[in-house]
Amino acid sequence: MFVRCFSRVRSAMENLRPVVLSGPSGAGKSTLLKKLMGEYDNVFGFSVSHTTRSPRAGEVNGKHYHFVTRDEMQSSIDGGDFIESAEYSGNLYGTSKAAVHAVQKNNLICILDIDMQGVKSIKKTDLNPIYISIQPPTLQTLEKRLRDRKTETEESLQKRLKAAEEEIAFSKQPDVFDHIVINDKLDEAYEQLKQALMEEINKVKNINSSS
Ligand SMILES: Nc1ncnc2c1ncn2[C@@H]1O[C@H](COP(=O)(O)OP(=O)(O)OP(=O)(O)O)[C@@H](O)[C@H]1O
Ligand SMILES: Nc1nc2c(ncn2[C@@H]2O[C@H](COP(=O)(O)O)[C@@H](O)[C@H]2O)c(=O)[nH]1
Repeated sequence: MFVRCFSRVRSAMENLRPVVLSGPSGAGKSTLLKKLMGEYDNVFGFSVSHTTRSPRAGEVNGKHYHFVTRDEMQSSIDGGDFIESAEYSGNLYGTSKAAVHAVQKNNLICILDIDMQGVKSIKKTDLNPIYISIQPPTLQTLEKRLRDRKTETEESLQKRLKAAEEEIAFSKQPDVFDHIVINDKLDEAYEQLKQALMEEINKVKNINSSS
């Protein structure tokens, strides 16, 4: 009995699929993620990326990102420490092997918030995540959200809007994403996101109730 139960829990842990959240800057990935992690304590773990961009007000090193210099990041990439990395809007971003491992070793669903270049790279690995695209209702709404967020200069905002057009086109390619969530009304988008993740959430609940 104990052996059967233990092996069921172990296989559920091994089958926990990571989640890739992608979509244009300003679409609402972080907002939805914060809601999700607030509701589901000890179910999800955030893969803390590295970046060479400067921290925004309120961002904490090691929690939101590992903020590093380009030299530091490039030498880690060259040393093989990253699963994927990309140049985005003039800065380097990347997912380290350690960031994903840190989440998975605690039997949590690992969430990666990455751009479309990252999605393309992850597709070449054996990570086998659920791919979810968060999209704005329109490009105009996206621009308003980014302007209202007040994190960008005019130059970086224009770079992000240009990248957004590519991200939107990418999300429409067949078989790239398992789920596409249009983040118009936040509560409705959040319900759709939860629905997309319910199978994995239930796996963690089963693990926790059996252990
Ligand atoms: N459904 C929504 N309705 C109105 N405003 C929203 C909605 N979702 C998010 N926002 C706001 O839009 C802005 C951008 O959201 P957020 O920072 O979560 O985007 P993001 O996709 O994580 O962007 P980035 O990729 O740049 O980190 C924030 O100021 C947030 O409060
Ligand atoms: N390929 C990767 N993209 C990443 C990673 N971490 C974040 N991102 C994406 O960068 C943009 C901009 O993020 P911001 O925090 O500066 O607004 C956004 O699309 C993120 O999804 C990563 O590790 N790899």
